[in-house]
Amino acid sequence: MTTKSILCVGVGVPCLPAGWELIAAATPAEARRHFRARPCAIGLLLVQETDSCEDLNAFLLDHWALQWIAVLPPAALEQACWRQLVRDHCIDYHTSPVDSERLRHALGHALGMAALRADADGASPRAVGDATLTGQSAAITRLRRQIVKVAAASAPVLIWGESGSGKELAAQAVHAHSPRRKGPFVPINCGAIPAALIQSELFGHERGAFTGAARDKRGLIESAQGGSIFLDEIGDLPMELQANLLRFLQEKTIYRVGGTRSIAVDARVIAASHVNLTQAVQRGAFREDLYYRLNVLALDVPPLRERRDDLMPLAEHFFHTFSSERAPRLKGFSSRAAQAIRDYDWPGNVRELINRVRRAMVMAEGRLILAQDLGLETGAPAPQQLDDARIRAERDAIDASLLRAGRNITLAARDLGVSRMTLYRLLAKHGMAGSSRPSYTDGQSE
Ligand SMILES: Nc1ncnc2c1ncn2[C@@H]1O[C@H](COP(=O)(O)OP(=O)(O)OP(=O)(O)O)[C@@H](O)[C@H]1O
Repeated sequence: MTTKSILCVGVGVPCLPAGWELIAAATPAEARRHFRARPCAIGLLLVQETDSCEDLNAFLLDHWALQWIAVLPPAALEQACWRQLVRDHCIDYHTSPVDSERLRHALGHALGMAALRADADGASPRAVGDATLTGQSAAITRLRRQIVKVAAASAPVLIWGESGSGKELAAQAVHAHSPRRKGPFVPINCGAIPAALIQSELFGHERGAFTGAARDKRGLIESAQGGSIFLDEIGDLPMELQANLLRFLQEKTIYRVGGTRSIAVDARVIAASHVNLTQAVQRGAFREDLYYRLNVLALDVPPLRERRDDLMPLAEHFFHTFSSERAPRLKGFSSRAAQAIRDYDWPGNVRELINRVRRAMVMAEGRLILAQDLGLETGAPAPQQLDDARIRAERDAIDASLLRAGRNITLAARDLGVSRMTLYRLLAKHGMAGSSRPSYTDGQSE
């Protein structure tokens, strides 16, 4: 990632000042995919009057860590929902057509804010120096100890854990405690890069290797030279690339696409999966030899429901992270909200907790966060059980449809009888659509 990359969401990207790398996405769905593959710290939201304020709000709630600047048509600013969206999520806004000089200043300011925030709390997507696993449960204490031991070795690491449980953070912690800490940490979500691009993204290419390859390009593995490469959702790596990765693990060299010379790369591989790779090996979907090469040092990140002692410390931690920037009036959680947090099962793990706390801080009207602000109303026992059952049934149905549809959003939405937008909202609601979830393909735009 260059520091000056910007995610532009919407149509009609204005002319950006020189030096900015543009990551353009016409829709929030496309932006989710781009961000998973290439996180960045600054976002430009290009609002059209016809856009759905609700969809953009759901998207921004999931991408709160970016510094957002909105560009809106003057008429949109007369509508309460757009004004609210700008107040809740943006550090600045402009009316269209954009004054390029003002935009240049705003981008400079956003860059400064992003740097300050990265300094203060390591919140930049690549700031791994103090990757801290918050929590005091026996399980997380054990994991922290294992990380320190594993970090000292140089063999590959395989991290297993449910989605959103903290695998990437554990990988960052391994890197940060290792002798390679001064080198780069390069995270790659194997499921988020389109199949056609993944080989050249990982291994790079030589000029003329294929149409459009105008220059030599280093791949992500090469860019991890001297550091660690984090291969998230390794189970999604196509078979053909599994062979290439195995060769890299064995020989510590790679070939760029279209290249004939081998390039030595000194990078430690940390891989992660939320699916059971031994079953994938049995199904023939994952190479057994690669599995054994990767599974030299294994770490298991426990799901949040198995470390309930961490729930309130984590909720408080995220509350404090967000409150200073956006909700100074809020004082904390009501006791019923705290009870609801302790009682809930957290199928989406820490990512779901972050999303619910973040949402609650936007929704709360008083000085304390209530259970209903978290979407975790407690009431008389019977309705509460019914509500839980409904939430679980909804989540199970979505999971099953996505599985049947091979994670294709359009097919899954059709299967469930809802629109794609509704499905995206449901994924966000259940904490199933975070920044590094396994990729969902969007049949409409791919
Ligand atoms: N113990 C923790 N302390 C503080 N933050 C945490 C902790 N565990 C996870 N998080 C935060 O929760 C979010 C999800 O974690 P992470 O991305 O590491 O999960 P993951 O298991 O890699 O998810 P996925 O399988 O979807 O890729 C991140 O924002 C991460 O910083």
